[in-house]
Amino acid sequence: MTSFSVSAPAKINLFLHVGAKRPDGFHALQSLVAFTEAGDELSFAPGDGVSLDIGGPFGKGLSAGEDNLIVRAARALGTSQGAKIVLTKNLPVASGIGGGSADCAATLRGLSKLWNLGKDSLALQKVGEELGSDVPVCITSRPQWMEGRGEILTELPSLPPLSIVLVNPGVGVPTGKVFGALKERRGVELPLPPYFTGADHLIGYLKSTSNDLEAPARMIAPEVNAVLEAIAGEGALLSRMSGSGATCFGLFATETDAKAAAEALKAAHAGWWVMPSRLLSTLV
Ligand SMILES: C[C@](O)(CO)[C@H](O)COP(=O)(O)OP(=O)(O)OC[C@H]1O[C@@H](n2ccc(N)nc2=O)[C@H](O)[C@@H]1O
Ligand SMILES: Nc1ncnc2c1ncn2[C@@H]1O[C@H](COP(=O)(O)OP(=O)(O)OP(=O)(O)O)[C@@H](O)[C@H]1O
Repeated sequence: MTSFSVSAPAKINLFLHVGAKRPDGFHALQSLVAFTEAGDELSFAPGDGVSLDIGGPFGKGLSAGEDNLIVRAARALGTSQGAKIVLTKNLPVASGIGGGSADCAATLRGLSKLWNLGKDSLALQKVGEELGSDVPVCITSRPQWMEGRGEILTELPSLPPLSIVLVNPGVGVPTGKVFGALKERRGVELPLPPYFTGADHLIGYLKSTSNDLEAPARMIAPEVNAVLEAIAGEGALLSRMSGSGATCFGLFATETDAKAAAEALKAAHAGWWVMPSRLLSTLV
């Protein structure tokens, strides 16, 4: 087999409610998770041993050693076969949009194909569970209802088409620290979301929810306040933080609106990472 590419789309928690801390130290969650066209890219080719090369705008400083989630994913598959893996790191690291988890999931998909392991999504999600709470949801990169610590997944019908702008102020926030600073939480009592008949329906639903990690992340990284204010100021239908931050997002009805907002945000905040994109509603 020659080389092939696999996308690792950014994960967006459209909302994120947190419940009690479980005996294993993880919190119970409820989240509506979607993915964007924007993401990292990985390529896979046959090789001797497992090797990883990293490039791309956020590749600098990211270790390509045994602690990289890509190498950990390769080891977790438990075979002695080799692979030459190249990562183009387009997403900021430790930023709430699951970049590491998306890379990890894309590696499980890519190596399952390269090595002919014949593992379906469910089997890969099971392997991914051990590697991080966000890895299972990133296996299919389709809209999902996420519960448990992230391992209980219900696939949802396509979401209405929406454009999105991702904004990161350049501060990394460790996920564990944000959970540790959590004071108020909405709990995990919501029923499965309804079928969304259009963008207005989805936005209305999202407005009745929240990201419980936003308050603690604002304390740890006050830059999040400025980012959310700036996105709202560009007329987003909804502005919110994703995951444990610090990346925030704005939802827009059209690609033109999202691109215009992104240009304005870039012009006003030279140090911020600003990425216009679209929500994915089908398998990548
Ligand atoms: C916040 C989310 O991004 C929402 O999608 C995820 O729950 C985080 O997933 P992740 O980055 O894969 O996080 P993990 O590497 O599994 O966990 C990092 C740390 O976050 C805390 N953590 C994570 C997930 C969870 N359900 N409860 C937690 O309390 C734990 O302290 C854990 O040690
Ligand atoms: N391939 C990788 N890409 C990004 N981070 C990686 C990778 N491998 C290991 N890591 C480590 O994993 C940690 C979390 O990275 P990640 O980008 O998944 O966080 P996140 O976006 O905050 O995730 P979440 O939305 O799940 O909270 C970082 O501290 C980083 O050093």
